[in-house]
Amino acid sequence: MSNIPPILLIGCGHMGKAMLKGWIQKGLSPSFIVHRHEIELPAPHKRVNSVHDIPQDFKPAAIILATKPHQAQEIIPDLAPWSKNAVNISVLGGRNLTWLEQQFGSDTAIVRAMPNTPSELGLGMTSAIGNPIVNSHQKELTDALLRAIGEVAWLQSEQDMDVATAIAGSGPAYIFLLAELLQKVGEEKGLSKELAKLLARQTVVGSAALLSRSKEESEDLRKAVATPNGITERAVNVLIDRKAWPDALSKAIQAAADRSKEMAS
Ligand SMILES: NC(=O)C1=CN([C@@H]2O[C@H](COP(=O)(O)OP(=O)(O)OC[C@H]3O[C@@H](n4cnc5c(N)ncnc54)[C@H](OP(=O)(O)O)[C@@H]3O)[C@@H](O)[C@H]2O)C=CC1
Ligand SMILES: O=C(O)[C@@H]1CCC=N1
Repeated sequence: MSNIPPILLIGCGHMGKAMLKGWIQKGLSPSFIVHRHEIELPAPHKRVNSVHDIPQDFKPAAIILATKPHQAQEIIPDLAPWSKNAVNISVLGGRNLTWLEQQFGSDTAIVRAMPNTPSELGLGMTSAIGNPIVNSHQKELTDALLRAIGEVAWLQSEQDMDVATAIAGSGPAYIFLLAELLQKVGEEKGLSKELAKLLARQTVVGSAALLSRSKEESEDLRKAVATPNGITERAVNVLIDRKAWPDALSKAIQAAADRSKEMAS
């Protein structure tokens, strides 16, 4: 997509800004951003403080709603002059299509999307599902916008969104936690903070890059490191024990998916 029709972005915090940066990097720029704080971005954009400052004659083809879930309910009714003729893309955690239709109206085109922060680099992963009002043109526009900042998975069933959120929406936090813990353990085992940080960060970065460029399964890449009866195998045997990472990750994903479900409305 070399150009985009008028787009309205509501809320430019961690997720909204990551998407905006991803679009700007691709040469796409939303027409209006509603955000109540000054933001520095490397490209020209029109920012207004409030929904009430959006010109009435502005006709966005898509509205991206990226406030915190609890902040959205107040804003949505005020979006009525623009939302009826646009595809409304919500990235609100948990809030389901039923809830969104209750707020926007069931005659409004709505896509429930769950991106993640690597979108900032065009390396995002977004799961998405639309309501029946979304027409093919609006689905194409949504797909193009989301694909500009990474991969897109259109879900067949909305039920999958909670686990998709737990794996990919929240997922970057687990990877950063891994980097954090590798550094911490390195320090505990006597490495300087500087060395432990370098080793941990560059290992996560390099492994992710290798995974992204390789056609091999992640399991095979893992096995390529672990020489039989060698050094890595000892550590992998500890981690792969059912009671270690498999159980911990399964519990963590379930906890996040349960929370997503709780936040449906
Ligand atoms: N962070 C992430 O990795 C991901 C987040 N999400 C979802 O994205 C949404 C945003 O999350 P996140 O970016 O982390 O949260 P943030 O709090 O960082 O961003 C939300 C922003 O919206 C602004 N905002 C809220 N109400 C208004 C308003 N009426 N007018 C103008 N600006 C407003 C907030 O301003 P103020 O600070 O003044 O309240 C804030 O800056 C959430 O619904 C979350 O579930 C989805 C995927 C991943
Ligand atoms: O933690 C949250 O609620 C949001 C949704 C997924 C990532 N951040």
